Amino acid sequence: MAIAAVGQICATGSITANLNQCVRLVAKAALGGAQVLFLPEASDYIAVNARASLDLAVPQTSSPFVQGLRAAAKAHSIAVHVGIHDTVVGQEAGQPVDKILNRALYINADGIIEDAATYDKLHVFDYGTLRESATVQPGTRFTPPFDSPVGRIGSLICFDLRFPETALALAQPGRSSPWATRPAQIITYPSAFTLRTGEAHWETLLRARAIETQSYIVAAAQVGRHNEKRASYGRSMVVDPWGKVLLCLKGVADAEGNAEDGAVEEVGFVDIDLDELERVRREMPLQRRT
Ligand SMILES: O=C(O)CNC(=O)[C@H](CS)NC(=O)CCC(=O)C(=O)O
Repeated sequence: MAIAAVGQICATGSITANLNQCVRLVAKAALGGAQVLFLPEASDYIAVNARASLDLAVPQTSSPFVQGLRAAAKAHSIAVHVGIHDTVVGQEAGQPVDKILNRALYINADGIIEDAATYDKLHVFDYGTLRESATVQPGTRFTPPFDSPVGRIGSLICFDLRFPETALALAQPGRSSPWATRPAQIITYPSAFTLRTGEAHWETLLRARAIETQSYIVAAAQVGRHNEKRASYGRSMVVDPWGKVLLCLKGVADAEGNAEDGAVEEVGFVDIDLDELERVRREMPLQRRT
């Protein structure tokens, strides 16, 4: 058994304030004995509009948010999985950024970014007033499942949750998959779900992905009011390979998006039991025939 931690925050346009929230959660997660902390999508910032989101973006290699989180991971000797933004390369120096990547990073307990574990969100979310396609260039490939102290992780992000074939490709790969013998044991969905879609779909989708992939689903989410235009549903969740909800953090309490009990920064802990996962997969084999 190994302990994983899930951190929930409310990011704003202040990268420093967001980093401070995350660093406090790193310390708490380590103190609680976790070996990996999972943080939400867009932990570096959530901006008020598309222009502001592009203006806040910096290259990953020079991001103070990423540097700060790496230092915290190293200081507390805990791995951190986190959602950030990166700028799209190939632009002339001095030009404004015109596209960004919605990225998940894995920082190991030495504070090193494992490049082979970096994932760029494949599906961008256009719904209502949210037009992610205006700023985010979709990723183009899966990131093969990678090892961590709590199990092999398959990274997806938020809206990817609605595309079950992506989770299946990582956790129940067919025989011709490059990772056929190294399937994901944990699928992670760092998220910032809307209030409306969260209420209707969040738990059901997460539990469905757990049941059909026979995997742990770890979904660290943003919660509460980010700015006057935007709030997130919260209820960061961990589901076990049998579909049982092991952990659910606080959520929003009203239609304005205020967090329950004013809680906007929270960490929860779960035991990841890979023997249990192997038992579920052994007892009900879901070999793919198509
Ligand atoms: O804007 C940023 O910087 C970070 N990105 C997000 O918050 C993204 C795109 S707007 N949110 C989602 O994908 C929510 C999906 C969702 O709510 C659903 O599928 O129902």
